[in-house]
Amino acid sequence: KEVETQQKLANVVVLATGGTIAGAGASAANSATYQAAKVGIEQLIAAVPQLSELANVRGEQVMQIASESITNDNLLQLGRRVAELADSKDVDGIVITHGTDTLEETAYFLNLVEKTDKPIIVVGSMRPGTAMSADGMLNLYNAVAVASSKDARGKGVLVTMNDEIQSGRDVSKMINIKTEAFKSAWGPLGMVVEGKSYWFRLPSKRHTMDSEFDIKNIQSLPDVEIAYSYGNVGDTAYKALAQSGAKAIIHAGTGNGSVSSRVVPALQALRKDGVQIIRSSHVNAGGFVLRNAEQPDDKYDWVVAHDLNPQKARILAMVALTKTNDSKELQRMFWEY
Ligand SMILES: NC(=O)C[C@H](N)C(=O)O
Repeated sequence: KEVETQQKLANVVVLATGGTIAGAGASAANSATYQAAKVGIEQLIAAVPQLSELANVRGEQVMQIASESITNDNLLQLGRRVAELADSKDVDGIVITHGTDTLEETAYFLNLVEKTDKPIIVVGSMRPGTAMSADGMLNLYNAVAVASSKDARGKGVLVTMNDEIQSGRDVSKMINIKTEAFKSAWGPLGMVVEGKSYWFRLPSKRHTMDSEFDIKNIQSLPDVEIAYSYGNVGDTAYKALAQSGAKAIIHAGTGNGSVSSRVVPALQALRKDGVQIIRSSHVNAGGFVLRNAEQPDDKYDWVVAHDLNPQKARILAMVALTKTNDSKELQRMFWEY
């Protein structure tokens, strides 16, 4: 009987990378003071015995870090392991446990470069497992539930936090002190309740199977950096980033990706020197940058990041630059992905 149930259940691999979901604090009252990336994957899986009712689950510790310290090499390492597993006949779905600080970047990266329609779910928690009302167990349970469901196939990389199923492209950490931390300007794709998924909408941007990018063809990622804008900003950071070798600079602009008159000449000059200038917005609830509105992008040969926040724009720019350095092509990619 047991063998029969195992055969019916999906095979899900949980790739652990660290974060608060693997965090531990000194007391149950420590919801915010703790060390991230302490608990190993076997212990995380063992803490939720109900996972075995959803899927045949096995874990792999890919790395053990707090996600603010993730590097491009870490992204590539994780991306390659996901691709290997996705190619394997006995894997039906993949879950990645991840710190929440850069979870949205990793989820978007995988969404761009994994050529599979198998569910890939990225999940984290806002409280360590040692805290009262820790959210990691349920988030992980929900991630495995979605990863083992046939309905989740072909929907791109997904994020399950706070009972919602979000698109890895759209979702962003909006607040760092609530368990309701992850939001998308365009709303969640669905809900997961007691292990069952309920879907409401589909992503319309290109992803995974429909993407022109493939992790198997990416050897390294180019240097793309972000400069933040605010009142009284100067051009020092932009120039320094270019000097240190940035191939593209994401302008984390105010409002509609607007650029201070004190910064415009430097960005014009950097573009002439071959650096790609990509205008994004750091507006909290979701920026939306329009081409040629705040700045004459056609004239300056700049790119706009559409609705991608600066950190997501950095991910797409790195991946796009592995294929082209043509600003028109980059702009097409920013509209399509
Ligand atoms: N909630 C978290 O996971 C935050 C942690 N600093 C991390 O990203 O690893």
